[in-house]
Amino acid sequence: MTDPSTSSTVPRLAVLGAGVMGETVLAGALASGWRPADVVATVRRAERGDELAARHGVATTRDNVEAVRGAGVVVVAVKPKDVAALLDEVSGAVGAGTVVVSVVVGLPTSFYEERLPAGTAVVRVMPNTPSVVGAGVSAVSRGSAADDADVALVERLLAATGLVVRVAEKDQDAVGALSGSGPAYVFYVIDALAEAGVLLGLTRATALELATATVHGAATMLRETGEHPAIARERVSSPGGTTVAALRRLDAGGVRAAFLDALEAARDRSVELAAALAGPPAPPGATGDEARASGDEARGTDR
Ligand SMILES: NC(=O)C1=CN([C@@H]2O[C@H](COP(=O)(O)OP(=O)(O)OC[C@H]3O[C@@H](n4cnc5c(N)ncnc54)[C@H](OP(=O)(O)O)[C@@H]3O)[C@@H](O)[C@H]2O)C=CC1
Ligand SMILES: O=C(O)[C@@H]1CCC=N1
Repeated sequence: MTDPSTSSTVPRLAVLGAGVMGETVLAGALASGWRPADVVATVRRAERGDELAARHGVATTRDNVEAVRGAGVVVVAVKPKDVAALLDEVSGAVGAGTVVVSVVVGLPTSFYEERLPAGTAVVRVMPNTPSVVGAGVSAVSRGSAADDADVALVERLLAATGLVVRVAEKDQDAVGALSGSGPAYVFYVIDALAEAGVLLGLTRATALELATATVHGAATMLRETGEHPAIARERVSSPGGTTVAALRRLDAGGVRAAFLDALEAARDRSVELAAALAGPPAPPGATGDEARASGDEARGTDR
């Protein structure tokens, strides 16, 4: 039998919920060798479908079941609160041998396995948005029925999006807090640096260009030299100079502790989202709306 992770042909791909992350995975698949004709994306709004079709040349539909039928890889990219209803809807169309990929924060592979046909291979991925420019990082872990070939297929799907690492599933909440949400922290830092440059009299355009290039350069330097960031920081800090005067203020402002608190908060939110949605699958016959309503009640939030 052909191993789909290495075959020159690729299994048909269905991306369910092509929002920010779904589109990123879809674009990555196209860059990794999937042809537009091999890909279908599902949407809730027709205009979003038109946008994706125009941008990527893929088929789009509002019918998740139709998209899943015949797909060899199904990527679930809706928000956590929408996953249970979506799985209830498509479960009957998931074929033997189909690999189901979740990019959803918080939800464990067991959540999918409980709602899909027995033996369905589930692979959990935590990607991040720089994947859209091939500079992302995705952490991959397998469910109980996924084998090496399934994981290799998912790695192939993500190959053009950047770095792909394998992690134990127990670490995925921490990974989501660090690299999943991480681009937002870095954008926040770049924005703050640029604003500080404006305070010092630079034009906004110059300040933003300098801030962005500095973060890019510093990260590239660490990647290429393998140097520890603390050592790299010391080498910028001349004795009695300007940098150490600035770093003292960052320490006084509790910036390092704020990062530790921030990542704990993101990790805790991931655990909380999954706990609120945990529980037995909806009984057969329950409508998607009923399943959604019970999830919304459990959560008490719109996430
Ligand atoms: N954004 C990020 O940086 C990251 C996100 N993720 C995960 O990716 C998932 C999606 O997040 P994100 O892309 O940011 O959110 P988006 O809201 O951009 O994407 C979700 C999309 O799913 C669509 N959708 C919802 N329900 C259905 C349905 N039943 N059928 C078809 N489409 C549906 C929504 O449609 P509509 O537009 O009409 O609401 C929306 O376009 C989340 O689970 C998140 O945890 C993971 C890592 C990083
Ligand atoms: O904010 C979120 O919930 C998603 C998951 C990781 C990044 N964005």
